[in-house]
Amino acid sequence: MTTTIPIHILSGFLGSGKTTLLQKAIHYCNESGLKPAVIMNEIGDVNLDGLLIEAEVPTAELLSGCICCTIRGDLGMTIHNLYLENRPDVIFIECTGVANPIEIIDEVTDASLLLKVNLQSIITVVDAPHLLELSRSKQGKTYRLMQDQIRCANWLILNKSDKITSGELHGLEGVIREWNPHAPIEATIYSEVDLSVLQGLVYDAGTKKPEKRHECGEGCKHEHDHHDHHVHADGHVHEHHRDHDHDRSHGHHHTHDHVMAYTHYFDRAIHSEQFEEVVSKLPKEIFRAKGILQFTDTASRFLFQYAYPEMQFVKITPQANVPNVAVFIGESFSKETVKAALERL
Ligand SMILES: Nc1nc2c(ncn2[C@@H]2O[C@H](COP(=O)(O)OP(=O)(O)OP(=O)(O)O)[C@@H](O)[C@H]2O)c(=O)[nH]1
Repeated sequence: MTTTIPIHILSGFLGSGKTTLLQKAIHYCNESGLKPAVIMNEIGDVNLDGLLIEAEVPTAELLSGCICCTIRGDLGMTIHNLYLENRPDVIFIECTGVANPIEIIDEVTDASLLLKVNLQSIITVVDAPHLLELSRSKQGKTYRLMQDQIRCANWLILNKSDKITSGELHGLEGVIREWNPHAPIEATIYSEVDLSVLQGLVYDAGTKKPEKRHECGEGCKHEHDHHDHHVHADGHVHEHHRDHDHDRSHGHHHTHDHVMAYTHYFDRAIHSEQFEEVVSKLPKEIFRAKGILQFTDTASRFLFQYAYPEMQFVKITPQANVPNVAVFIGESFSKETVKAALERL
């Protein structure tokens, strides 16, 4: 008898702590004798998070686009190949921070019609200080995206709780409860949770899946299904992508059209303090950056992480031959300005 392989989707805004959680989940699986496999999705064209995942773990990458729109369709195939080639006991999908999991649910549930896989959980990692900041103004695309990510979760990790007071944490839990009355909420530091809970999670798409809210640039809102299936008399299925037709007519795609990435390859080592200076002066529109860097003033290489407004450097010894590179992700920022600042280093 073949068993059904659980799929866990790790959702959450850019820099919230998904990779930190993924590392712990892989460790947990290894300790429990389960073979994990991972699908990672990045907006940029390099997967730096992949360097943080143990080399033995089968990993598939979906780069240069967001799983929920531009490379939708590839996900089903990726799940299929990963399943057949590696026969894992569990699959984790780490979405880009701007992905709307509502779109991804369709893809995963479609795959489960063909393979013995089952969407078991959508774990949304919430960046507590970031949500706190946004919940004061209660507006903006990021705020609405976080709301969607929270709404469709069946487990909520309220991370970076070291960055806010216990009163603020309590207040945030109340805000989250209004959007998602069912999912357990765990306040964490560095996504530290009891992962044995994973096995008991049950994702019930029927009751939890929120209504689709489509927003186009003109500010109109539509609630509709993504697909219309028409089964023809000869049995073949024809799909109409109403959503996309609608998008085309308005010249817009998804709510995160405005999110962009700039990837910079360094042709030489740079000075660490000068680099920090550039990063500290990045425009507020850039909310996430990461990279692998070789500095002129240190011996080892560093993994650089920036999740607005904090910067972090971790010494690394990459196994593979990786270039010195930094990826900057944000909302409608000037790539030229960032490029010029980095070239002056
Ligand atoms: N202070 C603090 N920092 C944290 C915590 N959790 C994660 N971080 C840091 O936040 C940064 C982003 O963490 P990641 O786990 O890479 O976040 P992510 O959601 O995978 O980021 P993307 O893949 O870019 O969307 C890293 O520098 C982490 O070390 C936390 O609880 N507290």
